[in-house]
Amino acid sequence: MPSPRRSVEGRPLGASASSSSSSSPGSPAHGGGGRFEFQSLLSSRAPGADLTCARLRASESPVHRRGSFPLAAAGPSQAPPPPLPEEDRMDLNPSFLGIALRSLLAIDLWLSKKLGVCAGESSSWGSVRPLMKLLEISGHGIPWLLGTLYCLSRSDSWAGREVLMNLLFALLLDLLLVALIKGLVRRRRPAHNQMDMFVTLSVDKYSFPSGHATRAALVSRFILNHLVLAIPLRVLVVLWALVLGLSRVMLGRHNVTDVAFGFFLGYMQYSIVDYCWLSPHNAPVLFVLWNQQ
Ligand SMILES: CC(C)=CCC/C(C)=C/COP(=O)(O)O
Repeated sequence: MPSPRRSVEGRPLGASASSSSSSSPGSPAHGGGGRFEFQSLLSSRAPGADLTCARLRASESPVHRRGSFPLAAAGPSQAPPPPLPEEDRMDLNPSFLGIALRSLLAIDLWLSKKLGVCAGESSSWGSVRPLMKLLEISGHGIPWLLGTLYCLSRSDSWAGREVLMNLLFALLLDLLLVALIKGLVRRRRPAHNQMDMFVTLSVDKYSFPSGHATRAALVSRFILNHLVLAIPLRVLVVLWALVLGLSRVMLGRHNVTDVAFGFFLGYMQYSIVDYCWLSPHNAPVLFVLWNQQ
């Protein structure tokens, strides 16, 4: 007795698994090498109809369409249909990564909404909103750019100028990278956000990543590495960065993942700045030009 799992005449496994004694591989009732499932569905019909129906069913079947059984229902003279691309199969078999990302996104939206307690004056923590907006200005690009330029103009030592020149480079790099990613990702800000921010660029209608979070991570790492500060002040710098990040979600400006990625990006940006550190040796033009002003 033939086993359903055995291959016959080089056909796919299961192709000869009919209980009917009249069925042989390649015969109409067998469906020309079709699957066992098609065969058992059609075994009571006339042989000619069986072949037609088997072809129809096989071509309509989503399983067949996905290319899992390329030889199903193909007649002896018919070439097997080409297997469909791998990505087509992913609709039916969502990857672990896809499920994980969707779940993360759902948790992100839920948590961000829960934490958006200062999103409006009437929100549960609405009275803290002015304080959060003050924090927002402390991490805004304009005060940091103007402050750095002012200190550069007042600096009278080469070492000080070198550090400030690199801080300026870091701030500009940050603005550029954040604008680029925001423009590419185009993730909308949370629905509960009120767009009442102090001076924004056009890409700032998008939320991923948080520019305040990147700046907070970048600047605090920069300060910790290039300023000699007492421990309490170093702790304060780290706290400022963390609270600034949290305030973005509390104000309803961002989702949690915007801020988390912002911290990561800002941290990495500092590594880039450190790697490309500008000095009078590798960028003499910059320093000479600045000196002439
Ligand atoms: C106009 C300049 C020089 C910078 C814009 C700074 C800004 C408004 C960033 C947006 O931050 P979030 O992405 O955290 O909302």
